[in-house]
Amino acid sequence: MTAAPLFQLRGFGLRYPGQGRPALTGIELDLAQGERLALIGPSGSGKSTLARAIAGLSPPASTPEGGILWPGGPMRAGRDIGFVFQDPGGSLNPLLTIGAHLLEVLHRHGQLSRKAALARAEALLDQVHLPDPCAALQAYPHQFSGGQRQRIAIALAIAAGPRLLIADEATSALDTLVQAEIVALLRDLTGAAGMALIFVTHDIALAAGLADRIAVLEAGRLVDCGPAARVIATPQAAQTLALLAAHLDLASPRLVGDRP
Ligand SMILES: Nc1ncnc2c1ncn2[C@@H]1O[C@H](COP(=O)(O)OP(=O)(O)OP(=O)(O)O)[C@@H](O)[C@H]1O
Repeated sequence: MTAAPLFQLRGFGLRYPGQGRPALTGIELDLAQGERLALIGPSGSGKSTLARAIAGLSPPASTPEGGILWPGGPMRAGRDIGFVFQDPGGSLNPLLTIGAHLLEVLHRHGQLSRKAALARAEALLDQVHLPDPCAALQAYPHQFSGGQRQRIAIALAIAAGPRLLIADEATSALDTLVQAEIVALLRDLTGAAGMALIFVTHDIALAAGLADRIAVLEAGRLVDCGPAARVIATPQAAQTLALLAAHLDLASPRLVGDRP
């Protein structure tokens, strides 16, 4: 890893109140600036718990262990860390236009004039390849498809110029084709742009097509972690093998090719 670390998890654990065993135990994980990391594992393995903990969004009653170090200074969710969830509806208010959503975020995090903020909002919709960004500013969430709503949610998540984007099952509710388009968009927006990505998924093939590194969770522990090609070619944990076996068509062409 050449770029400076964005964060370093050291012996990190987390216990939810009233739970017998911790949801996460002894996690050692670094993320470099601009790096794309896929966090994979079966349901309940702790992927969302870890993603939220990194963003500082764990429930207040939960008990963390160990630490998260931020060598470049602390990062705040919403400004330095953008979040995209499975259901884009959750981050969109049906009563507000897309423009109002974007202006709210831009005003919260910057000092732009209304005119400059509108121009920036339109540029953000263009960046996520939403058709007719100017008209979209006046439209409401229900006027868009699921995939388009997810593009809008991504525009909102990157509006403040975060250094880390966390996509938690952000493509799981979409059909395969739209899923591949959103993955391609996430890849274009991150990496070279200097924005790191944590992509949470059940799908090892999607992870392999997008991420520089793959981290595999099982029952709250990190059981395999390394460059995507290594994790796929020489899995070091039974859980990685199980995830590979669940995706039999990995030998077929990559779900996401090298699109422009
Ligand atoms: N707010 C919460 N309070 C109590 N327990 C929780 C809470 N959120 C998650 N858990 C528990 O923590 C464990 C890890 O859950 P988590 O949602 O992080 O897993 P996941 O790998 O993201 O699963 P999925 O793929 O199904 O979303 C599970 O046993 C879950 O029941």
